[in-house]
Amino acid sequence: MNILSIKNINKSFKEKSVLKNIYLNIDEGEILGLIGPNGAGKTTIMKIISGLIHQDSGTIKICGLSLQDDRIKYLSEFSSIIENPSLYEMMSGYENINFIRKLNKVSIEKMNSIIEFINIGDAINDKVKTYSLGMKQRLSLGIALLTEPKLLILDEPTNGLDPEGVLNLRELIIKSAKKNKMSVLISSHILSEIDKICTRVIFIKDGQLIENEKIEKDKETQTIILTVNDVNSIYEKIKDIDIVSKVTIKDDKIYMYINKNNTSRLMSILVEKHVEYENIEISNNSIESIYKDIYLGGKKNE
Ligand SMILES: Nc1ncnc2c1ncn2[C@@H]1O[C@H](COP(=O)(O)OP(=O)(O)OP(=O)(O)O)[C@@H](O)[C@H]1O
Repeated sequence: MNILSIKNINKSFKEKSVLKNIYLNIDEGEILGLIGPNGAGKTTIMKIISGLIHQDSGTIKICGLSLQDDRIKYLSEFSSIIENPSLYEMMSGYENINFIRKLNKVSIEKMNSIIEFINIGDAINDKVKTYSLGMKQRLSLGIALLTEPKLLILDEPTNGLDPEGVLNLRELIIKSAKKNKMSVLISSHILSEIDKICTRVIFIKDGQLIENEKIEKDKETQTIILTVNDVNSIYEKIKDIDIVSKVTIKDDKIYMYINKNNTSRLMSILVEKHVEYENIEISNNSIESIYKDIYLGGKKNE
């Protein structure tokens, strides 16, 4: 079942185009990671979905509802934590969550089960100003879960957390998505984090989304990276090797994508073709290498 559907979203700030023709779908239970460097537009997408800023054009539906036509229902289908968790620092954790519970007419039993779930312990009765960032994130997550949203939007949730905080929050996000069949859209520039939490990953570059089916599809693929002196002449020698599915070039590096089973065969072909290189690196298609490919890769041979 489709939970979030974004069609052809565009957004500019003054003359600067930040989002261009964005299409995105999220299915029930999916944890989708949105990856991109600083300033790529991750927060802007999340703010638009959350109705905090308006797109210039395009449509967004959550569970088939639009913000324009079904405002109250639309807003009740998701929770978002964008930028820093917003909590009342002078109130206790309990007072914070109880306040939102009352506003949303959620039962005390439900709230208590969430307090247990976020595992803040007795500190729930302490003032939020005494909390660590990790505790604040967990409390915010608990508050976000009160209304049993179909979609949870988290903007860089592990930013600034210590390793234990990261582990705790990661576990909570995965557990709550499973338990409630909730979909999650989570942004980060910490690749290993996204790798561990998400069921699917999407990249944002120059205001456009790049779907990344490769991570799932190409578990069997490796990237061979050659550092060479004369990129163009080496490119001519290797561009038609049939076991290489794609070649990209960036500066003095040539990236060749091949099936893992063909690595030793490729090595022999390189010798046969007198391909000379300064350095050779073999990289698996982890998120990290795909990130390098998208943000640092160049010319494509497809
Ligand atoms: N209110 C605004 N007015 C003008 N420009 C803005 C505004 N909000 C965002 N931008 C610009 O839009 C671009 C995308 O910003 P955004 O915050 O969405 O990026 P991001 O991917 O979330 O980055 P980060 O990882 O640093 O949070 C940036 O160039 C930013 O300067």
